[in-house]
Amino acid sequence: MLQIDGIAMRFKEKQVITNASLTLQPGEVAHISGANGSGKSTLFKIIVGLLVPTAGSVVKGDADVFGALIENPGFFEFETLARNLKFLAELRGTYNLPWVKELSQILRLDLDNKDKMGKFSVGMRQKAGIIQAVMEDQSIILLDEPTRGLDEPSLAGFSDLIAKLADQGKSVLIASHDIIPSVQYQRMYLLEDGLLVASNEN
Ligand SMILES: Nc1ncnc2c1ncn2[C@@H]1O[C@H](COP(=O)(O)OP(=O)(O)OP(=O)(O)O)[C@@H](O)[C@H]1O
Repeated sequence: MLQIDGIAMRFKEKQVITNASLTLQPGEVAHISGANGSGKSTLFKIIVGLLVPTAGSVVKGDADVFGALIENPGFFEFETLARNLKFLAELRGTYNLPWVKELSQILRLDLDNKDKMGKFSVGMRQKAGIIQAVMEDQSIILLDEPTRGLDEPSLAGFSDLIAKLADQGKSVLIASHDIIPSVQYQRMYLLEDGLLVASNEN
């Protein structure tokens, strides 16, 4: 469960977010749309604790763990995909190879690719970023522009993955300019002029 209440954020004299509140239950998938610079990434950074808001609160369940893809995910550029994912998950002792293999198949990313990640395309990196956000059984998943650079078959895989995560009881929050077709959202929000408002575009 995720509950954010009355979030406001100001950078010096620039008020980016005035009031953002939302609640996300287990198994719920929500979407936040908003123009470039409307504050979507800022809100995600506040939710995961990378930024401290000017006002408001973020509450999650004690057992909840965040998984996030925000802006450009960091990887060891001179290592392969498989070694990067293994290293990241082993930091917390959560490496689950069968699940990582399944995720790679769903998103059409070759886990056996011997290239260093520095050579990966935008879409390939994005897929790797999605995998790291969900591979450790994280219960609250935040994906910022997750489909950037994904081709059509991979987009279909992405929506299958979101449905699977929801079935597993994960809470998923996706931010993007456009609504990603074929993903089933329970809640839709628009971040505009600093306010997060429920929208009914779906
Ligand atoms: N650390 C920071 N210091 C000052 N201003 C910032 C900082 N981070 C973000 N901003 C400003 O906050 C506003 C919102 O940025 P943010 O990246 O959250 O928007 P966004 O909705 O994610 O945009 P996009 O769709 O282009 O990714 C922008 O005007 C940005 O310049």
